[in-house]
Amino acid sequence: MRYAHEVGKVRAAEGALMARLPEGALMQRAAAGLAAVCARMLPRVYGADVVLLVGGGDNGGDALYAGARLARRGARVTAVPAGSRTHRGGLAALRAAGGRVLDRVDGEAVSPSAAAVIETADLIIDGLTGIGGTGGLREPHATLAVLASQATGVVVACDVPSGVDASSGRVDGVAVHADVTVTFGTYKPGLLIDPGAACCGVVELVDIGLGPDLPDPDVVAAWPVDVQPPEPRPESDKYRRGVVGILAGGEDFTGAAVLCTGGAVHGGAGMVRFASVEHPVELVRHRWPEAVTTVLPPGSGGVKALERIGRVQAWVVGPGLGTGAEAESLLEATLNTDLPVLVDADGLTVLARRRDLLRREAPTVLTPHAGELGRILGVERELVEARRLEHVRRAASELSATVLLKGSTTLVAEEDRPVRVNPTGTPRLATAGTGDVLSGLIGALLAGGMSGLDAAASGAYLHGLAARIASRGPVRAGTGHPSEAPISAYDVIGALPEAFRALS
Ligand SMILES: NC(=O)C1=CN([C@@H]2O[C@H](COP(=O)(O)OP(=O)(O)OC[C@H]3O[C@@H](n4cnc5c(N)ncnc54)[C@H](OP(=O)(O)O)[C@@H]3O)[C@@H](O)[C@H]2O)[C@@H](O)CC1
Ligand SMILES: Nc1ncnc2c1ncn2[C@@H]1O[C@H](COP(=O)(O)OP(=O)(O)O)[C@@H](O)[C@H]1O
Ligand SMILES: [K+]
Repeated sequence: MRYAHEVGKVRAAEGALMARLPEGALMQRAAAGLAAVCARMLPRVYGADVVLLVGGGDNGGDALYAGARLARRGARVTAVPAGSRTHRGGLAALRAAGGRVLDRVDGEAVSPSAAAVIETADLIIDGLTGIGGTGGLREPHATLAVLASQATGVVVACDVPSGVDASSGRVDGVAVHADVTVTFGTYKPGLLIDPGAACCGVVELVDIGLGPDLPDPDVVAAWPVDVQPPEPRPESDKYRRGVVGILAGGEDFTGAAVLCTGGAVHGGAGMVRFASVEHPVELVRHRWPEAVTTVLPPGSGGVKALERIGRVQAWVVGPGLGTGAEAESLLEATLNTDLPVLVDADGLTVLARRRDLLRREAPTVLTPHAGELGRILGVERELVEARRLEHVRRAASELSATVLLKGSTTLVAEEDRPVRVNPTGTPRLATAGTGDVLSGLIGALLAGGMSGLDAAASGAYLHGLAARIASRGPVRAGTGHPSEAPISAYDVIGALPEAFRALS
C-alpha cells in the first residue's frame, strides 16, 4: 500500500517530529537516504562525477548534505547553486568534504561551464525545489531542469522532481524528468498522479520517522488491491452471485455492447442480462451465449424496458447507447431504481445535460475519461488531464457519486474518502473498446455486492492487470524484461481470468 499526503499534512507532521528531535536531524536522515540510493545507482562512488542542482530551500540543503556524503566516499561532487540564496549548513558541509561549488546561477543565463558539468555528469541530484515548489519553474531553474532531463547521467530527484506540484501532480511548464525519485517520510500525491508521476521514474520512499505523526492519507495506491472480488460460496447460485443488467449498443454501435458484456461475463457475475435493439442483441448472443438477452423495440420507454428485462442487482448503462430521447429514458429509469448503477460513455453525455437524475440514495458509479468529465463539469478536457485530482474530487462531491476518471492515471474518488490511484494501468490500454470492458467488469463487481468505491478500484486494478498479462510474452534473453505486444480490448477480456487468479 502506498499512502500519499498533501504538502500541508507533510509539513505539520514534520513540524511535530522536528520539535522532538535535535535541530537538523531530519535533514540528515533525508540526506543519508538520498545518498544511499545515489550510491546504488553508480557502478562505483569513488571517482564518479556527481552534480547537485541546488535551489534556495531545504530541498537544496538535502542535496548538498547528500553530496557531502558522496564526496566523502570519493565522488567528484560539483554543486550548481540556483536562485538568490543557498542552504548555508549544506554548503559548508559540501565544501568541508572536498566538493566544488560553481558560481551562483541567477536570472536567465546558465553558464557554459555549468551546462557542461551537467551534460557530462554520471549522476545528477535535482535539489531545485521539493514540497516548497509553487507554480511553474522560474529561471534559471527551468533551464537547469531541461539540461538535467536531457543529460546522459542518472537523474535522481530529491523528494519531488522539480517542477512537479507535490500535492496534485500538476506541471506548469517544464519539470525535471528523473530516473529515480527519493521521497521522504511519505509519498506525495504528485508522485502517483500524472503528469507528475510520469516525471518520477522509480520512486523510493525513505523512512525519516514521520509515520506516527501522519494523519489519514489523501491518496492511496494499493498493490495488490486491498479489496478482494466476491468469491462464490457453497450456497451460491447464479442469482445470489449477482445479476448485472447491461443497457448498451444501438443499430450503429455494436462493438461497445459486445465488449461491455464480455467484461461482465468474465467479471464474475452470476448472470449477465443484456438488452438493446435487435442488431447488437444478435451479436451479443452470438459472441456471449452465456448472456440472457432482451430485444427492446424502439420507443418502448425506459420503465417498460426494465420490466421486460427482469430482475438485476446492478445496472450498467451507456456504452454505444446513443444520446437521444431513448437513451435518456433508459438512463432515467435505471437511476430511478434503488439499485447500484454504473454510467459510462454515452450515458455520461446524457448525464451532462441531466445532472438532476443523480439525486438518488443508491450507489452510482461514473466512469468518464477526461473529455467526458470535462463535459459534465463544463471545463476543457486538457484542464481535466492537467489537474486530474482536483477534477475527480470535484465531480465526486458535486455529483454525490463514485467517480472513476480514466486515462494515464486512473483515479477513483468518493467524497470524504482518500482518492484511490490505480497502480496497474498501462498505456497498452489506450486502444478503442477497453473502456467498455471496464464498465462491464465493474458492473459485475457491483452486482456481486461490492461498494461503488471498492468495485471501481478493484475493477480498474483487474483491468490493468489483465492488459499487462495480455501484452506480455516471455522474458527476453539477456534483458530480464518481458517482450510486449499490442493488445485489443478482446485480449483484455481474455486475460481477465488470469488477473483474477493473480489476486486469489
Ligand atoms: N521540513 C522538514 O522537516 C524537512 C524537509 N526536507 C526537505 O525540505 C524540502 C522543503 O523545503 P522548503 O520548504 O525550504 O522548500 P523547497 O522545496 O526547497 O522550495 C523552496 C525554494 O524553491 C524556490 N521556488 C519555489 N517555487 C519555485 C519556482 N516555481 N521556480 C523557482 N524556484 C522556486 C523558493 O524560492 P523563493 O520563492 O523563496 O524565491 C525556495 O528557494 C522538502 O521537499 C525536503 O526535500 C527534508 O530535509 C526532510 C525534513
Ligand atoms: N495512457 C494511458 N495509460 C493507461 N491507461 C490508459 C491510457 N489511456 C487510456 N487508458 C485506459 O484505457 C481505457 C480506455 O477507455 P475509454 O477512453 O473509455 O475508451 P473506449 O471508449 O474506446 O473504450 C481506460 O481504462 C483508460 O484508463
Ligand atoms: K527536487
